[in-house]
Amino acid sequence: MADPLIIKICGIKTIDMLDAAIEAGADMVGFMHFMRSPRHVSIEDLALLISAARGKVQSCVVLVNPDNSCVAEVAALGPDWIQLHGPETPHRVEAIRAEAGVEIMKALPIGTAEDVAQVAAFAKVADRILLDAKPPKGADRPGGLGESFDWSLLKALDPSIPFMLSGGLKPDNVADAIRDVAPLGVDVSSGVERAPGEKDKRLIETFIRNVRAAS
Ligand SMILES: O=C(O)c1ccccc1NCC(=O)[C@H](O)[C@H](O)COP(=O)(O)O
Repeated sequence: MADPLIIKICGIKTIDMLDAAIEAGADMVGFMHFMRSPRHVSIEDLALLISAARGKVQSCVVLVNPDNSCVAEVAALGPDWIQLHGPETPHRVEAIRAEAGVEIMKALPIGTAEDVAQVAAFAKVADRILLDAKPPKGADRPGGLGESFDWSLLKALDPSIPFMLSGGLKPDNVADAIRDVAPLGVDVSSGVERAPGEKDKRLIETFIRNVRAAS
């Protein structure tokens, strides 16, 4: 039997929602550390959330083009993963991975065939790849926008590269995504919120139930 899909609930800000995601059966949770995000959490709150997650669910801190001091400060909190969600190059991903000493997930924006062609270079240096929608021009952040992308572009991806899928996933479309794309896992933020940054326990439960039913 195939391994169960990895489910990541991203943009958790509170212990209550962390507990709700764990109870509903999430495998990973994401904590944003990026000031322009409606899901931003401070270093102090990151410390509390990471320690509450330890041993119960994999924790992942999402950073956007971090400098070395930010990487060191976050890595010292002991998350399982750091997700790089900015314009980091393969060389920079490799350097951060060496510096942080935690697993690195590299998020890549997909909007064209050229974007798909870039994935292989990152797969060599990151522990995991997350494919997300390319933000529209002028967007104030590179992720968490609730927009999906044309999944058929992924037909051109080397099938030996495992990846997680994100971008506009929600309870109603996640089964189609799993069927069409066959990802290693799925990641959701806006699709389990009642307003930007406000997670909804029921939507988290429904999302996870629908993933499990489809896989
Ligand atoms: O969530 C944010 O606000 C965010 C801001 C800047 C960089 C990344 C961000 N989110 C990272 C994620 O992993 C999201 O889950 C992913 O982009 C999918 O988001 P959504 O389309 O809202 O489900």
